[in-house]
Amino acid sequence: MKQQKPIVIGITGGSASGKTSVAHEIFKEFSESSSVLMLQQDSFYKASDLPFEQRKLINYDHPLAFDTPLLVADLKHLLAREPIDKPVYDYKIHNRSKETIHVEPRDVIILEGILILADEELRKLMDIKIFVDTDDDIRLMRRIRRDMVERGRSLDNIMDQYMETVKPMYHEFIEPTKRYADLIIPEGGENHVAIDLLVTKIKSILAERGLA
Ligand SMILES: Nc1ncnc2c1ncn2[C@@H]1O[C@H](COP(=O)(O)OP(=O)(O)O)[C@@H](O)[C@H]1O
Ligand SMILES: Nc1ccn([C@@H]2O[C@H](COP(=O)(O)O)[C@@H](O)[C@H]2O)c(=O)n1
Repeated sequence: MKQQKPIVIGITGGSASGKTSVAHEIFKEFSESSSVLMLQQDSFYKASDLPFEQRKLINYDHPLAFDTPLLVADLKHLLAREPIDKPVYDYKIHNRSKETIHVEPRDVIILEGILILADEELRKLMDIKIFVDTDDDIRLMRRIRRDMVERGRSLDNIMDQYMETVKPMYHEFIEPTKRYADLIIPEGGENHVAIDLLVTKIKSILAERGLA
């Protein structure tokens, strides 16, 4: 018997808005059935041959920084119930690492990233589109803490990058995609009402498709 199409949930929002936290909260609800997989747009940053000092200067908040055709192709494989070898991105070296991760298809695919709603082909593959809406100042504070601890950045570097690319690109490319969202979640992972509503909706789609 032909298997039903998996459900794709797209979660976007500015950097450090809480996209990953929302994705994890949803994931936790389905952890026992192992029917959910998470895919990060960041895994699909383009690989680069430039030296490190030049890679540091790339605008990572522009749509062209991503290998979107590869992301679309991989998502289509997962929707066709075929496995993929997902690229791995290393923020510390500003490049793709040599490893890949083998990912088996699942019933629910949570795709999260800053620019996933900026691409029409990607949008068309999504069943539910979410925008996590968190104020710029809160996102900047979260990003400073996270990038210093987890991504090997200095305070000066984080602030320069924020003013030069992160903030202007957010307003030019990311914030305008809010209009494509089915649901706007203020503040992200702590919004338990929104997470509960989403989990209920995902379960009802799974039941409709005979995947529950
Ligand atoms: N509600 C919150 N309160 C405090 N810190 C948070 C909250 N949500 C996320 N964070 C922290 O902010 C950083 C970015 O969160 P994350 O969910 O990874 O955002 P994104 O995926 O949008 O970049 C992480 O270090 C996370 O622990
Ligand atoms: N080499 C890189 C690649 C990306 N970034 C930043 O990551 C942000 C997206 O990830 P979030 O988890 O914050 O959504 C994006 O704003 C890029 O600026 C980077 O700093 N270096």
